Amino acid sequence: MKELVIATQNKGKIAEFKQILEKKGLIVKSLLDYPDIPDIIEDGTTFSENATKKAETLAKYLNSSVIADDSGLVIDAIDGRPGVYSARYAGETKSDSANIEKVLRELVDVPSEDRTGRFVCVIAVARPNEQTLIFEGSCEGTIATEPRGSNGFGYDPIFYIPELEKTMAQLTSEEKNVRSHRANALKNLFANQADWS
Ligand SMILES: O=P(O)(O)OP(=O)(O)OP(=O)(O)OC[C@H]1O[C@@H](n2cnc3c(O)ncnc32)[C@H](O)[C@@H]1O
Ligand SMILES: [Mg+2]
Repeated sequence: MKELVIATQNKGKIAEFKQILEKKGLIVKSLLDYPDIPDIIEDGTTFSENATKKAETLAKYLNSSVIADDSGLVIDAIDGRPGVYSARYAGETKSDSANIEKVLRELVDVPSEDRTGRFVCVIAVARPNEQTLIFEGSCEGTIATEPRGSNGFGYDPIFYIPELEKTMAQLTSEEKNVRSHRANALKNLFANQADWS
């Protein structure tokens, strides 16, 4: 079976990649399988820059093909924040609950019709001696006024999907993984790069 290495330490992302990719007969590995690799500093100003850096760093180290996901929540009413800074929005500790509280505080006076936003995922495919490829996916929603649901990770409890009348954290993993920004980026990857390795 083919192995696919993802340059991420995020357990929520890893579970989602596994659920989507194992159905295609791929074995999914991640940075958790390579604990000796030093932290990859995400100092880019775009999802694409950070995804490229994560994928290329690990691809060089392993001398094989690697993909990386850089993603985040883009909220219109606050100029696209937290955006590329989503993981550490409320500080270096990377706390999901502190990040959510900060976003809700910033949106406290924003009326429901202006609370639009989207999750964005950029996947970089890095291969030794070849140009890195970039695939993007997004998922539209609105920002709830309080957290609801306990599935998923990150900002899922405040990301409301009007058509389903549920937050992303109230969806099952199957429901999330057919509509999420990550699922959509992977659809683009497989549409363009069926034999990705
Ligand atoms: O860099 P890696 O190791 O992949 O893990 P990370 O958590 O630092 O990942 P990012 O740098 O891409 O930051 C993405 C952040 O955006 C948020 N996020 C991304 N995808 C999400 C999702 O599907 N649901 C909820 N929040 C998400 C969440 O806060 C993530 O920590
Ligand atoms: Mg990160």
